[in-house]
Amino acid sequence: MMRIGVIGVGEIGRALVEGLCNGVGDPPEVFLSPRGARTGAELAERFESVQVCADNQDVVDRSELVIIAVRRGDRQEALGGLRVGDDKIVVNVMAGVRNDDLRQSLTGGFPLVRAIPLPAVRERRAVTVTCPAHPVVDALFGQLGGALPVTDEETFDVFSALTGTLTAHLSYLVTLTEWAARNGVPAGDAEHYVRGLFQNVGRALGDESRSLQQLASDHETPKGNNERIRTTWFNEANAHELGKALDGLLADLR
Ligand SMILES: NC(=O)C1=CN([C@@H]2O[C@H](COP(=O)(O)OP(=O)(O)OC[C@H]3O[C@@H](n4cnc5c(N)ncnc54)[C@H](OP(=O)(O)O)[C@@H]3O)[C@@H](O)[C@H]2O)C=CC1
Repeated sequence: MMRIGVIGVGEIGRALVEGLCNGVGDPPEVFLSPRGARTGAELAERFESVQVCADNQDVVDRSELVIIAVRRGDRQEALGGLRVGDDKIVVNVMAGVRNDDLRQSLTGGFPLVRAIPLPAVRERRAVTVTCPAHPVVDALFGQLGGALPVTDEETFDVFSALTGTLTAHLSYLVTLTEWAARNGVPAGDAEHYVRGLFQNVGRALGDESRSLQQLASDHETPKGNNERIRTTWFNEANAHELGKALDGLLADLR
């Protein structure tokens, strides 16, 4: 097991550490940056293999693989002046920061891999897109739910855009429960029911022997209620608008 450093111990840094250590028999040694002090202290208290370092250079020096998980605007302050040996591996999880940009803040010829870990790495249930492929980094994310390496950042950006659709999906579920409440269903019952409905759909998604198209038609009776809502609400114009919103996001990511 390698020594892993995390610079930026916020929401995603914490999820990564929990995924690597929680309930793991032989967890890696993890070295945390001192900022995000409360989260760092809590993780160090919870997991014996985790410790908080004196500064960001100390994180780099003690680690074989360093994950950069600060907010994009904090990267100069967090990384400026850091010396990274060529024997280290650096993983860049900052949204919107290309590997070439990051190379300007960190000098050295070390391998640099971009990744999109999602909070479900905490439960080791997220597939993480990486760019470019690297055997050590892909094995690390393999332990956290799976790695999906891509060869170029153009493709990586398309996956990044897809991650921007999660809260729209959740807001869709909120809209459904609010509609039910407006029609006399107690709000708690509506939410409980909608959660159950879509948890079952989520489980069905795990069955990759059926295509998404196939799953959709398996859930639909010809001329039935699902077909009615799909064709009257999620019609071609609506699908086109979603595509346009994604195109706009992708253009900004590039
Ligand atoms: N949240 C998510 O689901 C995902 C986030 N990301 C990316 O990960 C990065 C972090 O996101 P997220 O965890 O949500 O953000 P948070 O704001 O939760 O965490 C950022 C952390 O960075 C710390 N920090 C700020 N400056 C420094 C510094 N100079 N040295 C060390 N640490 C510093 C902050 O400390 P302090 O609290 O003291 O300010 C904070 O703990 C972002 O670039 C984001 O794009 C990528 C994939 C998913």
